[in-house]
Amino acid sequence: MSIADTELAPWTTAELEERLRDVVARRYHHRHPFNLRMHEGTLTPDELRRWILNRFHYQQHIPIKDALILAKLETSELRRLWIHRIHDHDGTAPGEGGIERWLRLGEAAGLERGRLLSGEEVLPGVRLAVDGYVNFCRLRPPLEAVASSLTELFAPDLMRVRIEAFERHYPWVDAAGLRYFRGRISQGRNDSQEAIALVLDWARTRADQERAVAALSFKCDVLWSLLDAVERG
Ligand SMILES: O=C(O)c1cc(C(=O)O)c2c(n1)C(=O)C(=O)c1cc(C(=O)O)[nH]c1-2
Repeated sequence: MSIADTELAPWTTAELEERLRDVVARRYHHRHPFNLRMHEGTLTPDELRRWILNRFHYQQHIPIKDALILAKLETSELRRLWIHRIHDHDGTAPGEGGIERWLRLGEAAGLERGRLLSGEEVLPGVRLAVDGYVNFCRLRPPLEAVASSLTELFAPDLMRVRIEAFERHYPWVDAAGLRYFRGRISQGRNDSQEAIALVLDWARTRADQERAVAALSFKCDVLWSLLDAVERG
């Protein structure tokens, strides 16, 4: 029987939220061995730079996937709600926004911005993981595309741990470079609150609720695969 055929009673809103949070708690990349090593302080400078360079590929594609989601939203109210994500990453003027801040993180770690912008050194597995996420948001309905962003439920906590880890273990990274992570604490909290409200509102049947949980699982796989590729180098 496919998910679409299930006629089980829907979960309550509280049950659905618990299931979504449980997926992230169990499968988010905060548990990946490479992330654990980053936070313990055992990455070499080359490994940390490899992560920054490859994660830039993910960062660059976030506003592209958000534009694909925006194009599926059918009311002004919803598009107004979503559009700030593109501004958060691209800024509203040159020299602003999350992508620029990530480039500065790279510079703070000794990576010239041209190396990040060229994309030449991006690992094949990272390209595949990021393509997988962008195409998922391109092809799936709004419920699943929005649910896949819910890994951000955990991102603010992760950012706090990461900032502390960088300050303690990687003092050779100029502190100004950490501005990206600081900004994501409130952005991630705001994004995930907006997105979970939509998912809880839209997913009324059990089949839709299961699709939302599966979308979030898929996104955890994307982030996990990205770190697998970076770890292998
Ligand atoms: O560094 C991280 O661990 C991390 C994770 C995630 C995430 O959970 O997808 C995002 C970000 N950072 C991030 O900076 C970001 O802008 C972002 C946007 C999204 C999304 O799916 O819409 N996730 C994330």
